[in-house]
Amino acid sequence: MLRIAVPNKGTLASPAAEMLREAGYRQRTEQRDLVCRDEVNDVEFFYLRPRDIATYVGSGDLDLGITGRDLLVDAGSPADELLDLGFAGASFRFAAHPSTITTVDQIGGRRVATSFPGVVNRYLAENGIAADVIRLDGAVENAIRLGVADVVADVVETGATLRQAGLAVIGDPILTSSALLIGRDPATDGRRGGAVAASAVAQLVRRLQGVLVARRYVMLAYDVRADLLEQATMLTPGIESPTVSPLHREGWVAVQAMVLRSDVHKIMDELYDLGARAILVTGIHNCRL
Ligand SMILES: Nc1ncnc2c1ncn2[C@@H]1O[C@H](COP(=O)(O)OP(=O)(O)OP(=O)(O)O)[C@@H](O)[C@H]1O
Ligand SMILES: O=P(O)(O)OC[C@H]1O[C@H](OP(=O)(O)OP(=O)(O)O)[C@H](O)[C@@H]1O
Ligand SMILES: [Mg+2]
Repeated sequence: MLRIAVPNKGTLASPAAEMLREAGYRQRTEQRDLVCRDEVNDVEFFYLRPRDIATYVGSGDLDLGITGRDLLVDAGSPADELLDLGFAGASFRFAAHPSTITTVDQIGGRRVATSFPGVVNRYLAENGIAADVIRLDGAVENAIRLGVADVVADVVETGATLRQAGLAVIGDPILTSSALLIGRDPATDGRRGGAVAASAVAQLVRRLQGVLVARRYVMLAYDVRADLLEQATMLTPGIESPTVSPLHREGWVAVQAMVLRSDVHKIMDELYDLGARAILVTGIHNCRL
C-alpha cells in the first residue's frame, strides 16, 4: 500500500485534497482526521504539517508527499520533485524598509528574520554573503518594525502583507515556489518497494497529470467547410492530431480538438471569422494522454 503525506492545514491543505479527489482518491471527511485509508486504490493518506512532509518522505518513512518547493528546500531533504502540481504559487524574497536597504549587497552584516532559515542560509552561502539569520515562526514582517531584524525573507504571493508593513522587495526572487508531489526517485532509491511500488507511484503521477491537463485544456468542437479544414486545423492542431468526422451535409466536416483553456475565446473568434459554425466548448473532467 502506498503511503502519502498530505498537508493537514494552511494554504496547501484544501487544494491538495481537492486535487487528490479529482484524481479519484478518497480523502478525509473530518478536518481532524489524521489518516485516511483508500482501500480501493491501495493508498493510505497521512495528514501532516506541510513543513514536516519533506522530512517523512526524505527519510523513506512515507513514499510520497505534497508540499511547497520552498518547504522542501528549507528542510534540506533528499526527497525529489516528481511533479509540479500548479497551485500555491508564490515567490520567496528578501524585503526591507526602502529607506534602509535596497540591494542584495547591502544585506551583508545585517540581521535577516525568516521562518525559512534553510532557504536563506543556502542562498547566503551560495552568494558569499555573511549575515545573521534570525529564525521566527511567522509574521516576520513585524520583526523590522520591532527592531529585531533589518531585513526579512518570506513568502510573497500578492505582496499585500509587505505593502501593509511599508516594506519593499530587494533583488530577484530567492526561489519560485509552488505545490509539488515529492518522492524518492525509484531509479536511485534502493530501500523500499521495488517494481510494485514504482508502478504504483507511476500510476498516481499519471492520475495527477490527468487532472492537470483537464484543468488546462478544454475540448473544442466545430463544423467547417472541407476546403477550409487545413486552415481551421492550423488554429486547432490538438495535442496529437484533431479528430475529423464526415457530416451529413455535403462538403462539410466536424472537427474536435483539445485547446488551452486560456486561448479558447481567441481561437473561437478566429474559427468563426474563417467560416466555422456550431463551435462548442466542453470541459474535460479527466484524461490519460
Ligand atoms: N499567501 C501565502 N501565504 C503563505 N504561504 C503561501 C501563500 N501562497 C502560497 N504559499 C505556499 O504555501 C506553503 C506554506 O504553507 P503553510 O501551511 O506552511 O503556511 P501557511 O499557509 O502560511 O499556514 P500557517 O502559517 O497558518 O501555518 C509554502 O509552500 C508557500 O510558498
Ligand atoms: O504576499 P501576500 O499575498 O500578502 O502573502 C504572503 C504572506 O502570507 C503569509 O503569511 P501568513 O498569513 O501565513 O502568516 P504567517 O506569517 O504567520 O505564516 C506569508 O508568510 C506572507 O506574510
Ligand atoms: Mg503562514
